[in-house]
Amino acid sequence: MPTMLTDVFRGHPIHLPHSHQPDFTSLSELPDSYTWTPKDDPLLDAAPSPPAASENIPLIDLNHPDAANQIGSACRTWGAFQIANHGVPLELLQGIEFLTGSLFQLPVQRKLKAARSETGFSGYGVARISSFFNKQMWSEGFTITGSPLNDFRKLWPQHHLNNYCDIVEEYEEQMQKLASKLMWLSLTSLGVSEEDIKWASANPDLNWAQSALQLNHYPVCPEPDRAMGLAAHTDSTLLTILHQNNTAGLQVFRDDLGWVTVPPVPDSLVVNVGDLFHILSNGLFKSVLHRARVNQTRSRLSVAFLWGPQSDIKISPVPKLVSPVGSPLYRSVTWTEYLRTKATHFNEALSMIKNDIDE
Ligand SMILES: C=C1C[C@]23C[C@@]1(O)CC[C@H]2[C@@]12CCC[C@@](C)(C(=O)O1)[C@H]2[C@@H]3C(=O)O
Ligand SMILES: O=C(O)CCC(=O)C(=O)O
Ligand SMILES: [Fe+2]
Repeated sequence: MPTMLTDVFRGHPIHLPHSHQPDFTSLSELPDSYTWTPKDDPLLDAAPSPPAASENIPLIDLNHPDAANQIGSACRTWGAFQIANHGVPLELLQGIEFLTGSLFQLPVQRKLKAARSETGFSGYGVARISSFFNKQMWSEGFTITGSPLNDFRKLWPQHHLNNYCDIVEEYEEQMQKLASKLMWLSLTSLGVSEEDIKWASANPDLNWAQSALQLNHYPVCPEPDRAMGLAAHTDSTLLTILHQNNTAGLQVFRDDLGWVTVPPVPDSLVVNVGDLFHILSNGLFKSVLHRARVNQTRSRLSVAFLWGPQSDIKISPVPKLVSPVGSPLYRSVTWTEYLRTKATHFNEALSMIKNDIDE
């Protein structure tokens, strides 16, 4: 029986030094514990010198005949892109955004009834990566995997539950289909076909995959330039599909450009390459370092669909992408093993499974 995402942190507790959610609305000044300096995050103000020309991640129309190559190119240069004409109904995007807004508007005491435990996977809490930083992040989150019914019962009265659970279920279904389509479009651009990765069949039931939804809220912040919404990280996934509301905040990092803001484009979705896709592509696709900044006048919501393989599946570089005389850049790893490595080594996790290769 493969480990489900719900079991990943069982026996691997994540101790969060500051797991008490503040009532953000009551703070008119940024407390010291929320004030970030380059000592707290060396990449905080990273900018190239001389300053780079302004560039942005590509916006790709999925109906474009050349979409596969455009996606492949974006995965190689940015590790991120936005998509239009993705086929996800607009009402569903509005529905999940409404649900997310309603959840975070609840009083703190109510949200804490559904708090994520140290060994748990789902529920309400501070960002999981908080334990790696001395300062607190200006955000709150809610993780969902499988049916959210048990957690939602702790938040809302019975009459909301069916509707909210239906939205989550429908959203996950649509995202799953879209993620598989995007993965195959990008792999096609590398000349990789279903013959090369037998476990990742594109058949509609996608029973080799699993996922989680991460709902994020970044409240209005009195001093946004000194605060951090979600610190720089890569996702451990194959792919992450992100819906953001109409407030900017997401930034992606490029060595030659520094931090680049991803502007919200109405009705489009952001796609990030995660660490497992980086491994599968033998490092050709870059898992993108990204973070979320906050805003002085507008609160921000985002919904991340984190997508990866079932836990009995070992991910390793596709042999076709390894040079005939070279060795794979990475050892094989399951998503569970990788999440646990990430939970202890954070942004070093990818380099920990790198093969020693004499160059
Ligand atoms: C499946 C997962 C990926 C994730 C950890 C999690 O168990 C659920 C939340 C995900 C998230 C979202 C915010 C950033 C991140 C690094 C984190 O701490 O929690 C990612 C994790 C990840 O991709 O490694
Ligand atoms: O809110 C955002 O834009 C980023 C969220 C994110 O990176 C995540 O949930 O993994
Ligand atoms: Fe992320």
